[in-house]
Amino acid sequence: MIKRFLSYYVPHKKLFTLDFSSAVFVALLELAFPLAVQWFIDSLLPSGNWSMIVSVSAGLLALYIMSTLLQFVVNYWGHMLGINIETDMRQHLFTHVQRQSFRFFDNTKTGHIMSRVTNDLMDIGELAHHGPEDVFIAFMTFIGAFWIMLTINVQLALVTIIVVPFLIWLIAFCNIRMNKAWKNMYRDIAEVNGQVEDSVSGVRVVQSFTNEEYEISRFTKNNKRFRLSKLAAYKTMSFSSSGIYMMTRLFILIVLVYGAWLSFSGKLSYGELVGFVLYVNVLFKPIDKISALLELYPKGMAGFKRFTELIDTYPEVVNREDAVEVASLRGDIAFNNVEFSYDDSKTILKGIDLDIRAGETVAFVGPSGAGKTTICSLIPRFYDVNDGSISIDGIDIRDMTKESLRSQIGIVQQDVFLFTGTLRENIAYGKLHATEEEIRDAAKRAHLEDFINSLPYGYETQIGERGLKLSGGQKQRIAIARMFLKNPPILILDEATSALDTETELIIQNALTELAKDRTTLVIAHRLATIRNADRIVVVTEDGIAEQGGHDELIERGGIFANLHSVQYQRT
Ligand SMILES: Nc1ncnc2c1ncn2[C@@H]1O[C@H](COP(=O)(O)OP(=O)(O)OP(=O)(O)O)[C@@H](O)[C@H]1O
Repeated sequence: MIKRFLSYYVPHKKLFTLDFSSAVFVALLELAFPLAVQWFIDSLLPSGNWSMIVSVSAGLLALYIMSTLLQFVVNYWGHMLGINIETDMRQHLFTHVQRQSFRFFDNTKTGHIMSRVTNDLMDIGELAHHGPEDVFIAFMTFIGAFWIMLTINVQLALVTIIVVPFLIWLIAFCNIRMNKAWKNMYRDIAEVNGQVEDSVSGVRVVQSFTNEEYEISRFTKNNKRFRLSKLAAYKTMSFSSSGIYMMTRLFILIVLVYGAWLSFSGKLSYGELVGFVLYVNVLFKPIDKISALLELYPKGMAGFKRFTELIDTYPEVVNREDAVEVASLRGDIAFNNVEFSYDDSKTILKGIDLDIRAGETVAFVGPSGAGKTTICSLIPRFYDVNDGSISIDGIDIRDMTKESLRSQIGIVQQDVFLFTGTLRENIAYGKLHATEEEIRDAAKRAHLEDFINSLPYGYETQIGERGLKLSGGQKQRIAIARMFLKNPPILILDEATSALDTETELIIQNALTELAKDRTTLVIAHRLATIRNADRIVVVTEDGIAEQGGHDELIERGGIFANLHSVQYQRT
């Protein structure tokens, strides 16, 4: 884990070297300072040479200024190093999450991903800044100070060192407890994030059910749990820092008393005693540093562990090594004995055989939950089949690169997802570098032009978060405009015409008919009237494909479709 953590330093070698060498220099100056004080008291003061005292003080001042400048470098550049590493990791994580397969998003809470991208990475950044540098400097100053203390007075140095194992034990003990406490705290903040994400994005549903109080009480519970775990973490932290504080001060007192006694018996000069007390401070400073690091280390490492867990989740749908780029497909789709399940609990599709000719419009109908959407999700490889195969133009879709396959398929989802931004940006999502003319043409063909022209800001109108300032019909027309821009040979329309008034439905139906022209089109529809003109209707039930054929042919056959048709007809 540590090796992996350190690998993130590689692109920032120069910055690290600069920061690290400045830190070493600062530490060396710190080690030299008590020696200078000792020499000042023992040699310079008794000489009574005032001009020498002034020149030595001027020299010390120069050293101080240099040390201050270096402190700035250590502080600022050190933080820059941490921030750079944090930024790289965030980029890595976001890129990785974007490439995950659908199953990953089915099973991962958005709030947890948010926590990892924000809170976790901030702690990791701090650790990246302080970690290796502080450990090295701490060891260097500790060994350096102890060695100099031995040269001053062996007995006093040995007495000092006795306390170190106690301190180490205290630190190790606190470290274990803190590790656990931070882990709990992060688990609980991820829950809080998850709930905020859920309740805020679903606030319209919450308010329509007047369930605000319920959401607030759920949040209160999570928030309280987080408060308790954070309090527990800080209690452990406070216990550890006070323990360390108490031990270090107690020891300075012991050194002072023992040093005074050695001084009375003529074994230690005043300068040496002052120097020694100063060295005790220098000796304990690394321990303070390490204890601060121990507060940071478990937090940062717990975050880094969660970071690596995410990074190590490999996308399930990947390109084969010899996968081919398909430049343009005709759109002949074949399902060969396809079997599929989302998880081990239930097989959703079994023995699906289906041939769709290029340019054909095929409508999927059947009871809710039968697997119509699932069949269509398998074509762009949102999920891979468990058994059997799907091919387009005779090529197994697993032998094509995922990107080139998906570039040939356009999907108008049941629930159109729009991004915060302008109408133009949302239409252009179908072709990122589309020209102004292409965008206008797509809007026109999707019957959006009149609506856009009626807006004061036209294409530059902000549509609100997820397009909340638009009606359902307008959103669907944007989705259709995107498809005109993308211009794929294969089209999947997932209940694109549901929940609209008759006039809007007619407009959209016309747009869709134009969109479907010369493309292989798969329509998932519940409202049977809208698929009257499909070339073929495929009836999907839990047992697989129950029947297929033309509209009138199926009605005449008097099977499931005829039944569904008569039920809907009676209803309307
Ligand atoms: N992401 C998923 N993870 C696990 N199970 C799923 C997932 N999506 C769908 N299912 C299950 O798979 C089955 C088929 O769902 P699918 O959405 O394909 O049906 P459908 O025929 O399109 O239904 P509807 O007409 O209601 O949209 C259902 O039992 C559903 O619960």
